[in-house]
Amino acid sequence: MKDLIRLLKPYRAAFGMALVALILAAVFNSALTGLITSLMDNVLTDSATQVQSQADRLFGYKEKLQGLQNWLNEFGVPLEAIREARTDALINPIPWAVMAIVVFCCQALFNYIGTYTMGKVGVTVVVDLRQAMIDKVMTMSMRFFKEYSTGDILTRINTDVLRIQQAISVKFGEMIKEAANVVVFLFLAFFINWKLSLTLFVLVPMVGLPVAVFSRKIRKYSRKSQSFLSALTSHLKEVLVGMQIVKGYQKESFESTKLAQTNSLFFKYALRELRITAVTTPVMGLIGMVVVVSFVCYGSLVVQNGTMSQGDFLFYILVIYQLYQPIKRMARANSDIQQAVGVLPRIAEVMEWDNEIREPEHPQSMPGHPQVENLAFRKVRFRYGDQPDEPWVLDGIDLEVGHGEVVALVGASGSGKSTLVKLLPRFYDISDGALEINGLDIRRMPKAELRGLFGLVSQDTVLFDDTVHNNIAYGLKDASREDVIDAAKKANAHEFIGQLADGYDTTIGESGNQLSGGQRQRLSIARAILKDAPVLILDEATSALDTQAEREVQQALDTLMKSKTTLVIAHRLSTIRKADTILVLDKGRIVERGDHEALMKNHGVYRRLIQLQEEGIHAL
Ligand SMILES: Nc1ncnc2c1ncn2[C@@H]1O[C@H](COP(=O)(O)OP(=O)(O)OP(=O)(O)O)[C@@H](O)[C@H]1O
Repeated sequence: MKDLIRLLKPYRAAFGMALVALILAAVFNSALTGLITSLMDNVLTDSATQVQSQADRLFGYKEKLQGLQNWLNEFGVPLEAIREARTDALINPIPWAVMAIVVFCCQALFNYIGTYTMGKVGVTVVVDLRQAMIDKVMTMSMRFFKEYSTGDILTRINTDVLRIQQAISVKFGEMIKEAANVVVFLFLAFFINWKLSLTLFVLVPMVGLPVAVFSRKIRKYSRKSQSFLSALTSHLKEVLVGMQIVKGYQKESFESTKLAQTNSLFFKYALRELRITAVTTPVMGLIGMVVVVSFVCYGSLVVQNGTMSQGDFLFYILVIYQLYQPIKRMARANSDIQQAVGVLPRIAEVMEWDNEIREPEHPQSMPGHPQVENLAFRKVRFRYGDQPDEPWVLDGIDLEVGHGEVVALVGASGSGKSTLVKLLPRFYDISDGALEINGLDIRRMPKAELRGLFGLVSQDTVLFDDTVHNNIAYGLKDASREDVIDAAKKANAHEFIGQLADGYDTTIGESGNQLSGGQRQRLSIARAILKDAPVLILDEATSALDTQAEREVQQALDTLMKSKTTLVIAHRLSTIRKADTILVLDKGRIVERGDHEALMKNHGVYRRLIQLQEEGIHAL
């Protein structure tokens, strides 16, 4: 609860205003109830009965008001004369009507101000919280995305945050309104009989006990159901993205069954949550009933010994009942608030995640920026986890790459090629050794400057559901249409873009699914050409394109690599042959290095890999 209230801190002025408005609305609401009860006595009656009933009420509380009457008599106020004089007067309903309208308008106005302001605070908290989560997720290291699935992250940012909005916008307001009602009726109860009301105070904590137990359970089940919802979203997203494979392998019912299992686990915990929520109200009702029944027994005693009149006691019971209604509503609102409190740890987990790829405390600009003269791995070791018994994925990598050099990385699957290039833009930090550019350790450079040095072309082309222009100019705000067209021409993409319905303004669908594989690759190459970064990291696609598409992509890549320092994870013999240096990786170590001719003479791993490839077996 404290955490939920902490979220409101920046909006305390608006929240305070909403609270005051809601309390005033509750006060006017009870005044309205009072006015309606006085309708019978003061409006829908004749003058004599009205005065009689007023007088009865006034003089009825003899003990309480005796002092006031004496005091008024002493000052010569003719109470009895007033009583007589008004007996013949006609009833004028206008003052009551005006009063009723004024009170109602005040109640409605404060209700509007309170509800709207509280709702606005809720929406603002949620929008800010969601944005803070999005901003945080954007800065997360790749380790975070390995640990949390996409669906889980999406559920936390969307569904979990929505529960908080509901709690703040609606339920907090309800709580406050009902609390104000409780205060008003408590005051009345004390006014009528303070001794009896004190007894009530002893009994009220009895109500709090089950509320605390239920709250804990609701929080627990709410957390569980949300985590299964996350798993469901995550799995569903995978299935939707991979629908072609699911259909191709006829796995629709298999996936449906798997999804149904998670769905039923969600159902199980959502149902438990619902059961506890549903049981809260009757249990509270029962406790309320026990309280009322105890009062009746006690009342029987006080009426018999003459401490209270029957009428007073009945009125008191009514007040207590009125007191119990808002408490019941508060219990219901509390259930919803507890559900929101239940998801808070899931949000906190994201917000408090420690990003291990840190910005240096005293960043240093790279000497000679943006020219990359030298890129060096010095005894680099790396593993994904930090357990001491985990094997090294890269072990003792020593490598120097000069300006304009092309280095091809080859090796069996899982030998560490992709991992090696991921260390350069600090997607992961090395575990041991040093990684330098122009002699400066990359961990001392500002992250933005470091990442600006690399152009990435990966084998799974990453495109967004946006226009061709925006996909090529991704991240470059100032790129003009001419620049984009120029890059597209160099990437052999201009021609096919011209044939699209809206040319460069065509939206290409989620992940560019309205384009062919070769077209997607050429768009991502155009993007890298436009970025014009000094170092190129290329992950050559293993999937076969037809000869024409392959030739077009290859031409685009050649243009891209011109006069650039390039590290390429190479699968095509043509690329490997052109490389200045070929590094052969095996189980995280560089086992051979040199150019094609030299390595072929070696009769080692490289020669074997090439022979396997020539035999048509995919080995690189
Ligand atoms: N995010 C990760 N978390 C944990 N281990 C990983 C992760 N990514 C890769 N690995 C492991 O690190 C090792 C090297 O993987 P890497 O992707 O660098 O190999 P690769 O040579 O690029 O393989 P391929 O040619 O098949 O892409 C593998 O054993 C792999 O299981």
